[in-house]
This record gives sequence, C-alpha cells and structure tokens, in this order.
Amino acid sequence: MITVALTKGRLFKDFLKYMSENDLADYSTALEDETRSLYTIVNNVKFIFAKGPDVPTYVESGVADLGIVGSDIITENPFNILNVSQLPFGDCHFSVAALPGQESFGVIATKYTNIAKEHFKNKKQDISLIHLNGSVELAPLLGLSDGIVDIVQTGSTLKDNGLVEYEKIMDIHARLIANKRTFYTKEDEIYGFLTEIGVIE
Ligand SMILES: Nc1ncnc2c1ncn2[C@@H]1O[C@H](COP(=O)(O)OP(=O)(O)OP(=O)(O)O)[C@@H](O)[C@H]1O
Ligand SMILES: O=P(O)(O)OC[C@H]1O[C@H](OP(=O)(O)OP(=O)(O)O)[C@H](O)[C@@H]1O
Repeated sequence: MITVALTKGRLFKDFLKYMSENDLADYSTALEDETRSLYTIVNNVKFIFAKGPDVPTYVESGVADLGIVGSDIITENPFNILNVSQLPFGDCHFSVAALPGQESFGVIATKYTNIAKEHFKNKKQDISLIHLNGSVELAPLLGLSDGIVDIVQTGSTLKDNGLVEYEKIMDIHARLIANKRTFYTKEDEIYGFLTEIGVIE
C-alpha cells in the first residue's frame, strides 16, 4: 500500500476535477466522500487529508510516500523531499499588492515571510515584515502595512478590497512531491499509481 497526502481545500477540488476529466471515476467517487474522515483507501492507495503546509512534513518523514502541494508551500519552507513534477492544476502567482498610489514599501504584511524577505532582499529594498495568518488584504486597508505579499489567482480578493498589483513575484503550480527513500523502495507501486493517474507515461 502507498500513502498519498492531499490538502483539503482548493487543490483537492482541482485534483478531483483532474481525476474525473481523466476518467478515473474509481478515485474521484471514493475521494468525494462527504464524511469527516481524514483518510480513505482506494485501489490499495491510502489518501490522507492534511493542511497544505503539513503535506511536506508527512512526506519528508515517510509516513506518506507522495504528496500534492502548492509550490508556494515548499518555496516558503524547503523540505528534504523529492520535488517530482509539476501538475496541471493549482496555477496562481505571488504578487506585491497595495492601495493605488502607494509610493514606497517600508512595511509588508504576509503569510509568506521567507518569500517576501527574499524578494525585497534581491531588490536591495529594506523592509520590515509583519506575519499574518490570513485575510492579509486587511493590513494595508487599516494602515498596518504599506503593502502585502500574497497569492493572486482570479484577482477578485484584491479588486473587492480596492487593492492593485504592483509586481508579480513568481508563478505557483501544484507539485507532486515524494519521500526520498520510499520513492525507490516502493518504486513499482508508486510508478503503477502515477501511470494509472496519467502523471507519468
Ligand atoms: N486563490 C488561491 N489562494 C490560495 N491558494 C491557492 C489559490 N489558488 C491556488 N492555490 C493553491 O492552493 C494551495 C492551497 O490548497 P488547499 O486550499 O487545498 O490547502 P488547504 O491547506 O486545505 O487550504 P487552507 O490553507 O485554505 O485551509 C496553495 O498552497 C496554492 O498553491
Ligand atoms: O485572486 P483570488 O482568486 O481572489 O485569490 C486570492 C486570495 O485567496 C487566498 O486567500 P484564502 O481564500 O485562502 O484565505 P486567507 O486570506 O485566509 O488565506 C489568498 O490569500 C488571497 O486572499
């Protein structure tokens, strides 16, 4: 049996859509189970449902063999894992955003402090960072920060809060990650699963 760590939110919905578009009804039907159970077994594959930032923790330790996670998560906090491939969903990007007319950025609020720190360091701009856990768009509206570094997908959250993008920092995609040891010790099962779901040929 192999174990695959998934997130519970957007990426999970994208993965289900990918499974149903690729005629993998066995998986999509079983995964659509509406109970609060945090794992399910389909065709000898155990899927566990975790928070995004915890997916690489399960994979690094080897209690999960594979994981699906946003590249934002593993860029913000590097893990000792195999970064196997990009998946065809979960596309979005990181941007610096602020109220229109903002002239300089001294204070930035973000959930992603390492990515923000690196970005401004590369631009040789001295900033202070405020770490928030969500709803970061509030910070410039309330004067807590001059701007934010955050994920933008449709742009609706920025627009609905009167903020604009100043700079795109990097693209984000869903990634398939694997444990460095079991990727080889469970090679047949892992390759079987990845071939079945069309991630490798
Ligand atoms: N608009 C978006 N906002 C945030 N993340 C997005 C967006 N669009 C795509 N993503 C991707 O989705 C990932 C989050 O996936 P998902 O929502 O399944 O995780 P989660 O841990 O269940 O979520 P949450 O943190 O919202 O509870 C992010 O790491 C990012 O790569
Ligand atoms: O460009 P959009 O399609 O509007 O998506 C971007 C928004 O989605 C994410 O927030 P999320 O809903 O995960 O909530 P959070 O603010 O609590 O992190 C992200 O932090 C933005 O706020």
